[in-house]
Amino acid sequence: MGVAMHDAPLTLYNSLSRSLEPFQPLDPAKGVRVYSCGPTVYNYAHLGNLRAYVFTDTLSRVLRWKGFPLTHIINITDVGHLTSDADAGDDKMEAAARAQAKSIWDIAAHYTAAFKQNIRDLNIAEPSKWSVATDHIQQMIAFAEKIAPEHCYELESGLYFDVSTVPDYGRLAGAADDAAEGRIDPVDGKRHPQDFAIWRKSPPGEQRQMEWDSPWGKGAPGWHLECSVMSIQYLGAPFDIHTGGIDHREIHHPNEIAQNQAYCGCGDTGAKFWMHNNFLVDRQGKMSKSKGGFTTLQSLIDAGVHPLAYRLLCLQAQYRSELEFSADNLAAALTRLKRLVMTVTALKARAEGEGTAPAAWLERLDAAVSDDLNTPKALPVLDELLADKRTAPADRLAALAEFDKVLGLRLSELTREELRMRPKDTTMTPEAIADLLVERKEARVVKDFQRSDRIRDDLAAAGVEVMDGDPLGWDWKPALQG
Ligand SMILES: Nc1ncnc2c1ncn2[C@@H]1O[C@H](COP(=O)(O)OP(=O)(O)OP(=O)(O)O)[C@@H](O)[C@H]1O
Ligand SMILES: [Zn+2]
Repeated sequence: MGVAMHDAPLTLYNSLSRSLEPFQPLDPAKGVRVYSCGPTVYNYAHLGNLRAYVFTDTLSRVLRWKGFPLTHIINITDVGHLTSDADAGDDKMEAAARAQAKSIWDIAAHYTAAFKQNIRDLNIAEPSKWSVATDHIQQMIAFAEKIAPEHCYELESGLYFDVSTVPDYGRLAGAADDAAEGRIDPVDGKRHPQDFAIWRKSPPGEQRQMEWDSPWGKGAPGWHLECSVMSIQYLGAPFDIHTGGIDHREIHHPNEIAQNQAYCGCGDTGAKFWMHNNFLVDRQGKMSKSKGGFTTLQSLIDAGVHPLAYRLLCLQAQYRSELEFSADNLAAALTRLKRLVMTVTALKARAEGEGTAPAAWLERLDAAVSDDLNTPKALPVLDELLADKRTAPADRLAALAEFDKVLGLRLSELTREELRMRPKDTTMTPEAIADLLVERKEARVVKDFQRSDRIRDDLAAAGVEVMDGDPLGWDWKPALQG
């Protein structure tokens, strides 16, 4: 299928201009070059973190589907991210290693593997490269050495970037962000509150698990430095798109931009587009690792919820709007996913031969996602397509395969059986659940409601919620705690 079919003009929101802009690759010969800030691997990713990667995956899928060759880098931050996004506190990795009495390398390996499992479960396409921060220390030192003479000064605690040496510092954050100002921590001797460490020296007499020799003494790179170095190393400067969560718009990305300007010796920010996903929030506000009590993807899977139900939940919101996470919203997304899978299963039974995706449906999909990745607009188009009696079932399935490429929901392959996941801590086998449901039906036929209620309660105690009269014909679902 040619590129020509998906040629609606692509418009993306650029946080730099705070407006929608037409997207064109900077250098078509190089394809589209995208860098996404990756996870700090000191703990499991929570659902909010994963929303950031469903967003970047949607971006990658749309770009590829529209015919752009793509180079996508996601980093793994295994050093340098302090408990505050600015300069105060402990290294998150060092703190986790101490708390768990493990080496940092073990902590990083464990949580990196868990993160990559999340990525597979959410059907997020692998990036061209996972770039691991600690594999790039020498490049970080070289970068810092290049910018230090004109842009940095040394204090006892490290090498600091002087933000007054670059034009227009903080333009990305927007001047009026008092909340971000409040989060910048005072460090003795800093020339400006926004100055930040690009190299942190190990305190005298203290040995850190992760430290390297440098012209400024033993120490570790700053978190902001890592992303500037790895993005430019793999993508060149300027590259096309830099992504991250909206929290990064305030400190991390303005600091990356300052370093990039210093490195290139120009006003250029390093990337043409800076894109940010909004937060996943729950009743306590932004879901956050540091706050504790967050929800992991694995805990949904353990409760019997298929991970693609979470992907669907994400796609129901445009990436720039805040998304509320609750047991009800998740349950509704799971029901919607089941409904879609049952519709597709029924279509497959009626489809004859190979179909052809009708151009009109692909144009509507293209129009929705080319409008700043408007997935909530694409989902109803999908519903309409599946229900469209004027299109032959095989043709509807062919168009569905294209929706799958873009939305990543695997609807062409998912089966009802795959969606029937048992809660992990239930001791019941699927056969035992099925037997009890039959027994309960029999009890109801003979109006033995005491027995039927007891069976329902036994199942509930095992995390299985009985569904009477479900319009989709589903007889049970995982009982979600809200
Ligand atoms: N609640 C959230 N909703 C959406 N994106 C988020 C949320 N919390 C963090 N992110 C994004 O997740 C990505 C990975 O972040 P990272 O692993 O560094 O998180 P963190 O800062 O250690 O975690 P936290 O902010 O939860 O303490 C970043 O792009 C970040 O902006
Ligand atoms: Zn980053």
